[in-house]
Amino acid sequence: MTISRERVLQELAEIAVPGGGNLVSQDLVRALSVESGLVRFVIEAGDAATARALAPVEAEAQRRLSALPGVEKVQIVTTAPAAPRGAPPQVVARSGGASDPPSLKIGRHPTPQAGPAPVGGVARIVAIGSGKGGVGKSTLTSNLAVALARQGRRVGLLDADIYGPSQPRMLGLTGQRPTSDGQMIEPLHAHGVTVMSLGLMMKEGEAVVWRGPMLMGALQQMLNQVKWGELDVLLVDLPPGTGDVQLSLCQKAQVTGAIIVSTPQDVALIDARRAIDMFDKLKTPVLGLVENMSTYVCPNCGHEAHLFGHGGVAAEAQMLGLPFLGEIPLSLDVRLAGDEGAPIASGDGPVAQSFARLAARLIADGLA
Ligand SMILES: Nc1ncnc2c1ncn2[C@@H]1O[C@H](COP(=O)(O)OP(=O)(O)OP(=O)(O)O)[C@@H](O)[C@H]1O
Repeated sequence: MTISRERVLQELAEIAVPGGGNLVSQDLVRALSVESGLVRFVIEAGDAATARALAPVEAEAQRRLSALPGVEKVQIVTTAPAAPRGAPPQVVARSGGASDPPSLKIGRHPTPQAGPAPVGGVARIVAIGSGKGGVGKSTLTSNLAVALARQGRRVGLLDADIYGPSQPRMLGLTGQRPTSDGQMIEPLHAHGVTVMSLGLMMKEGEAVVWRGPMLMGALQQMLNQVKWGELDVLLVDLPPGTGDVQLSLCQKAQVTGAIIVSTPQDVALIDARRAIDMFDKLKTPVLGLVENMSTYVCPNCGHEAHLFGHGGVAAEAQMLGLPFLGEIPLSLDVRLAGDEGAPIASGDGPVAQSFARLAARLIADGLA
């Protein structure tokens, strides 16, 4: 027997909270997820003191839900935003190790919206996806952004990879925080690119409990409450796979299309096919495929090797009738540059040229 979401909410509505009402009537439950006996949610308090006062409520919810038939495990996290609700706008230092997220309350319920909407000032939104993790999607996004900026395009990069936000590190923004006046977020800037990362708005460890509506609300805020300015293209670095973020983005924003990154191995390609299917279902055009970690050129002897095979992505693109947009070689320098926060595309070597070619192709195709 499995438990339903409605039954969980019914139980939570029985639990009184200090000050009157119950967990549900006071709208304290966020990101409720009920999946095969595992119940997870966040109790979101207005401030830290209220969160502490809610400890017995959390314990009672834990006890009551655990006792319900069909519930195997209950995970509850009680959180409070950085600033109390209704507090005057608070500006967080732009840099210098500020560790708290900006004061804008993020992860609210989504605002009703008729359908996918454009983002003011942003001409195109291009999602960068992959079926499988670790194929170099974030590396490609940061380098492509830099390559496009070097070719005179006005580029934004939204890091929506909530489970492993890596753009701040790859772009040399570690330790910096965006600022907020409580209404709008001032994004960061690096290598000619306007940058915002969902990860920078969250407290550590928060992403794991985020689900459906909460993610959708947060993504909506990233699109509409960030001062992106006038952009030719906004690149969105998606988490790997086919989940809530992909769904939310395509439902809420008018996405021009998606680029799928894959390595040439069969397993990566199978996952890439799944990602393509998902975008098809969401009616988001797939703009083409890119092969990453294609060829390895030995820095000592110049010998070319194909560690993960070669040409698999081009063949797959042809089979699916999709454009093959380009290939990026496997090179230790790509990783080192990413780790140092100076994307390789900001230099002049052969890999930078691969990214420049990819950027030029997108511009020529009217996609950036
Ligand atoms: N062309 C390349 N040559 C060498 N190393 C690369 C290349 N592309 C990516 N990498 C390295 O591979 C690792 C994974 O890359 P990256 O984080 O971009 O992948 P991802 O697909 O975004 O992963 P995740 O699933 O974590 O989102 C990183 O250490 C990165 O530096």
